[in-house]
Amino acid sequence: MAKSSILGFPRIGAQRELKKATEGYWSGKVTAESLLETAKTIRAENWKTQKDAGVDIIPSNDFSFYDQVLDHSIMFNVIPARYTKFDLNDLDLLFAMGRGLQREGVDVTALEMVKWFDSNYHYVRPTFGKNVEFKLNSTKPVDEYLEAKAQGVETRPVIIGPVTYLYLGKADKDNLGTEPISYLPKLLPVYAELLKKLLEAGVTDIQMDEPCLVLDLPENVQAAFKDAYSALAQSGLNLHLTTYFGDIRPNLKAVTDLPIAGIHIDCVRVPEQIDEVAKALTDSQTLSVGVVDGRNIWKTDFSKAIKTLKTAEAIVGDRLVVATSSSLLHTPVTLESEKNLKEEIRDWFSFAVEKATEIVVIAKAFSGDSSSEIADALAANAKSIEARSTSSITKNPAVRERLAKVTDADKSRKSPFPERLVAQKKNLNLPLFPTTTIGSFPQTKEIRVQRNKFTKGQITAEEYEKFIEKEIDEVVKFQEEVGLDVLVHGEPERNDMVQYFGERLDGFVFTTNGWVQSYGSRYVRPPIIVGDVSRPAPMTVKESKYAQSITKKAMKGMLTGPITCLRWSFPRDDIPLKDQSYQLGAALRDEVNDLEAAGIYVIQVDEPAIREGLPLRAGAEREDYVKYAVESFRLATSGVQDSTQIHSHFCYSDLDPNHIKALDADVVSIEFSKKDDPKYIQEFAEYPNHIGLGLFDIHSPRVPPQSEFEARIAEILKVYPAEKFWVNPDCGLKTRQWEEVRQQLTNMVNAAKVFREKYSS
Ligand code: MET
Ligand SMILES: [Zn+2]
Repeated sequence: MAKSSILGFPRIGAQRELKKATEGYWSGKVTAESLLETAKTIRAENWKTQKDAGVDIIPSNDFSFYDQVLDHSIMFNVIPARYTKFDLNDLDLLFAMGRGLQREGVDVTALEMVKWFDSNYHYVRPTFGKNVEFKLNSTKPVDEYLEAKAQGVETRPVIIGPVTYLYLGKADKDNLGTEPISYLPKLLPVYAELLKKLLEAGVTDIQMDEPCLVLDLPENVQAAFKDAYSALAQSGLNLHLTTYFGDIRPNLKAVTDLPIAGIHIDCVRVPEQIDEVAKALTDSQTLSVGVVDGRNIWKTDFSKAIKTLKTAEAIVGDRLVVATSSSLLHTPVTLESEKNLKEEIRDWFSFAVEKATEIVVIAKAFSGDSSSEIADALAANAKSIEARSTSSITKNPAVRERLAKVTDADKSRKSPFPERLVAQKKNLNLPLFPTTTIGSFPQTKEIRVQRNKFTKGQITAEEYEKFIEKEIDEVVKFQEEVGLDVLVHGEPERNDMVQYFGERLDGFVFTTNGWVQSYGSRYVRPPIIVGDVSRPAPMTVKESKYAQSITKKAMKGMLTGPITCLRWSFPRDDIPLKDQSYQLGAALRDEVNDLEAAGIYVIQVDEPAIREGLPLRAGAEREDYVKYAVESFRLATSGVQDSTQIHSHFCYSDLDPNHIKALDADVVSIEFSKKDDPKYIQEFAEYPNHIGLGLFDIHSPRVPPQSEFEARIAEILKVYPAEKFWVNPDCGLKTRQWEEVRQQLTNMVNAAKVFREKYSS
């Protein structure tokens, strides 16, 4: 009988209990004791759910108060000295490293936080200071193993493998030039100590997460696997090397013939890797085949999963484990609380709790269980999969027809940039060093209160609209006072930059409780794309048009781009991402054209997620992504006249200037205030169109003095031509306070004026 295995379970609690407890602790309303108790309850609940479902291999040490990578750093004493000097208790140390801490006598910033592979989860980057001294600081995996055992649940502890741990880290400021992987010999004895403790506690098997195997790895990192696992195998424990989110074939050599018990691969993402990986195993190693998607919310197609398993079985025989593709951390907890979804659609979904049952049914069915219970489950699954594939909700013939007719000309502006620029200058009449913002202005409590009232039906649509107009009035007046050149309406009507559009497009649905951890206590509730996407009616024209009607200055229309809408939602798995991206591009094209028709001649299409969508490895898949990401953007923005100016905006990550160039936007703004690598500035200096390099950090309440803005502009101007220079912040201002924004923007605008003067005389 093939065993069923789950690689990790969401830890936020079915009702976001962890968020409430953690944030309560931060604000002093919840005691440490009560926070620990909440955590314990969540863990117990998770183990029970999986055990009751009949899962054979249940994980432990998948819980974290903030981030599992951060826990690991603390456990092995990878704690930069700036955090240890305050003598903080365990919880406070953890949170100080994760999110910074400012209170009497203590002022430390957080460690860097980065995206976990290509997911929307963020981890706290291991940061190795000059004096790092590895030692076993805590026994969290042992404690949680024993905790489960006391509850009658035998678990398999999840531990981040040494190679991935080091490879994902970086050297601290005082230690630049050190490659973290060089710490391997010093780190391994501490792993050995931990494994020994686990063995003593009764553990037999460990899940060793080594997802870095799906990346393009340098030679020395590949070579590290042999050293690492030869040493760790001495522990006497069965080590299960676990990978996810991609293809390990290019690194297969590195893990062949290691003294490990087995390998896990993600066969939802890359089923094609089964053959090669299975053949590379020794006669005693198991193959754990991930067939239940840990990254999306669709019900697993049982018959397809079983077929995949059969392919593996043909090579490895009964040395096969049936698993989730990755940890279920990336899916919401349970469908149980979704009362508002249409029953027909709800039947297509499966969240973590439901996936636990799926994995068991698949393992049993695959192993030939012919009980009526399993037969019924298979039949119900087949029916649901069939219903979705034939449902009219998923298909819109008009959308498909339209996309089939898209030509290259539709993805290309009428004239090249230099000609457009002439037309735009005439149309917009902007000064040198034009100033603008990225879209949102402070989302005040008042805005949230009114939005809530409106959603709950406590105020009418007219009342809400009046309120939004009043907000727009204030934002416009404010920008005129400050002296900005291209104004925005401030986005007061938007709860979230993707959800707002999802709610206005056909093809999306929303959950009421489908929260997924993004980082720390920040959870997101991604919209779900269930069908072909189209735009039944204008989405933003009313607000933009109103805003333009009350000012003589240019008003910038503000949209979220196709890739960002796609990446920050749960996408469909029944048609390629590429098709969904083009559908979004086409829907947005209608909006862009309608904005132009309504007299909006500057239109910004934000694509902050464009970088994170980049496939993890270089090669054909990545090239294909770049192509459709670029083309979808161009499809959205190429319907306008030369004289209409298209802006785009990017933040969050290092961009490849070549990808940005291919979008052919007239003006792009990028997050830039924290970048000080002259090479990076240089790369963007070669960007042919106009560009606004973000001049202040919108995450900080700090107000840079005018002189600082001037110094920064002067520095950029050393390599950057004045006639291409836009002046703007890093990103939207929605998380800031009004008073901060007033001072920040005033200083920014005044600095721009200084240069305008200089360059026009
Ligand atoms: C994460 S990018 C945000 C862009 C959006 N227009 C805003 O200003 O909030
Ligand atoms: Zn941004």
